[in-house]
Amino acid sequence: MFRIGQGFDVHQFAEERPCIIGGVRIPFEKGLLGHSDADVLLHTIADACLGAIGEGDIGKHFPDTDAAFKDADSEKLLAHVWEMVKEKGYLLGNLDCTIIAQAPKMAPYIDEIRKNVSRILAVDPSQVNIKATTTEKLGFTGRKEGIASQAVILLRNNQQ
Ligand SMILES: Nc1ccn([C@@H]2O[C@H](COP(=O)(O)O)[C@@H](O)[C@H]2O)c(=O)n1
Ligand SMILES: C[C@@]1(CO)OP(=O)(O)OP(=O)(O)OC[C@H]1O
Repeated sequence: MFRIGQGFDVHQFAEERPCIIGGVRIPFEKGLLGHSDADVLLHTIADACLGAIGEGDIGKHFPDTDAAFKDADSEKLLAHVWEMVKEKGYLLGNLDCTIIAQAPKMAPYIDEIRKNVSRILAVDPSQVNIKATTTEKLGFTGRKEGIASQAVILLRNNQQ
């Protein structure tokens, strides 16, 4: 049996915050604002996983009103979600992600992010694709007010 999930997340830029995307710290003049470390890509992937297994979203499992998740390491949140996926008997088919950002330039970090996401999920990097696009200076991403991210995931049942 196959299950598909999609995720979408946005975090705004803020001064004096780290810019962590896919668990990789990106050198940039601003960082991303959030209750956690605001890793927009890992949140997107977690939401895609939760969608695929019919378990709601990241805010349901890690509320931003809970002090336990203040400055949370999003790698740990995704790892927890991935355990839920595996407990339900699913394996990764493939994961495809798009980072939507006018800046920073993501190309130099894409391989590292791909490896890092593959490590967190304990899958082969060939099962994970990470890409980036600008919005041609249009909209909030185009004005460099924040970053958006999208992901689609395909899971397959490990019994078949
Ligand atoms: N933050 C970004 C955005 C885009 N890229 C790379 O540039 C290519 C062209 O972007 P367009 O928005 O003009 O399609 C894109 O395919 C990415 O490879 C990037 O590295 N960082
Ligand atoms: C991850 C959580 C929890 O720390 O906080 P944020 O960093 O604000 O991220 P968001 O994408 O709004 O999702 C859910 C939150 O509950």
